Amino acid sequence: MILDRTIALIGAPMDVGGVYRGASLAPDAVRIAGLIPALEKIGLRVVDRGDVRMPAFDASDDGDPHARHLDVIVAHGERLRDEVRAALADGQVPLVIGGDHAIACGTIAGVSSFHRDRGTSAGLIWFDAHGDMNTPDSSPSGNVHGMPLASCLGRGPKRLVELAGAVPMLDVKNCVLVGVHELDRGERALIREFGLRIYTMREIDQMGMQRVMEEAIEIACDGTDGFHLSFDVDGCDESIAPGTGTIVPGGTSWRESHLFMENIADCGKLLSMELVEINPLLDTKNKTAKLAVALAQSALGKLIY
Ligand SMILES: NC(=[NH2+])NCCC[C@H](N)C(=O)O
Ligand SMILES: [Mn+2]
Ligand SMILES: [Mn+2]
Repeated sequence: MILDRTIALIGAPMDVGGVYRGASLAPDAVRIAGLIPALEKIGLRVVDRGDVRMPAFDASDDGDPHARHLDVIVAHGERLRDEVRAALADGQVPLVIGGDHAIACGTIAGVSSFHRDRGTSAGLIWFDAHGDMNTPDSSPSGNVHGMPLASCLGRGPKRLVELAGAVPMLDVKNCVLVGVHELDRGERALIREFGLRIYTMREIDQMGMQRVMEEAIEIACDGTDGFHLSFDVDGCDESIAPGTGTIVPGGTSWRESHLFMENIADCGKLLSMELVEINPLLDTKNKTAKLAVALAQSALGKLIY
C-alpha cells in the first residue's frame, strides 16, 4: 500500500524534447505550488531527493532533425533512471515531476529494470492527449516527447530504447493509453501493430471515466506487481491545464481527471508516477502546477470524505 510508504519527490527538469523550452521550470513551480505540504497534509511522508539536472549542452544545435537533442535526452535519461532505481531500492514510491514527456524513457527504464532484477514486472497507465507513439521515421515534428511510449515498447532511437538494458522495457499486454484525443498516422499504425490497448476521449464519453479506469487498471495489473503512471497534463482540458506546450481541444474535466486519479489510489497498485509537460512559462498564475498538486493528492489517497 502507498500510504505506509515514503514518497520520493524527484525533479526532472529536462525540456528539449518538446516544442517550447520551459517545462524544466516545473519541478520548482510544483514545489512552490505546495506539493510537499499538500501530501503531508493527507498523512504521507515525503522526501525531496532534489532534481536530476540536464547535462550542459549546445542549445543552438538540434542534432538529428528526426530526433532533436537526442544526446542530451539520453544522457539525462540515464541519470533519471539511476535516481528512480535508487528511490525504489530505498523502498520509496517515486513521484517524478518533469520535464517534457521524453523523461518517461528514463523513469520507466528505472522502474522496469528495478522490477526485472527482482523477477517481477510493472504495468503502465499512460494518460495523454497524444499517443507519444511516434518514431524518428514517423514523427511530424522530430520532437522526442512525441516518441517515449514507442521507445519504451521497443521502437525508436536505439539509445533511448535500450535505456533499461533489456528491450522492450515493458510488456505491451500490460500497457494502456487513456485520454487520447489526437494521433498521427504513424502512431495509429504502430498502436495497431503492437495491439496496444487505448481508451480515447470517445470511450471516456461513452463509457464514463469510472468504467474506463476499471478496465485500464485490470490491463495494467494482470500478472504484474502493479503499474507506473505516466501522466501528461495536456490530456486535461485547456480550461484546467493551460500551462502546457501542445494543447489539443477536448481534454478531461477537473472531475474526470480526479476520478481517474481516485481510481489509481483506490486500487492500491501504484508503484511510481510522473507528472509531465507542465510549462510555467505558458501558464497563468501557476494554475497548472496547482492542478498537478491536487491531482497528486488524489492519486496518493486524498478523499473528499
Ligand atoms: N508529450 C507530448 N506532449 N507529445 C506531443 C506530441 C505531438 C505530436 N504527436 C508529435 O509527435 O510531435
Ligand atoms: Mn505526452
Ligand atoms: Mn501530450
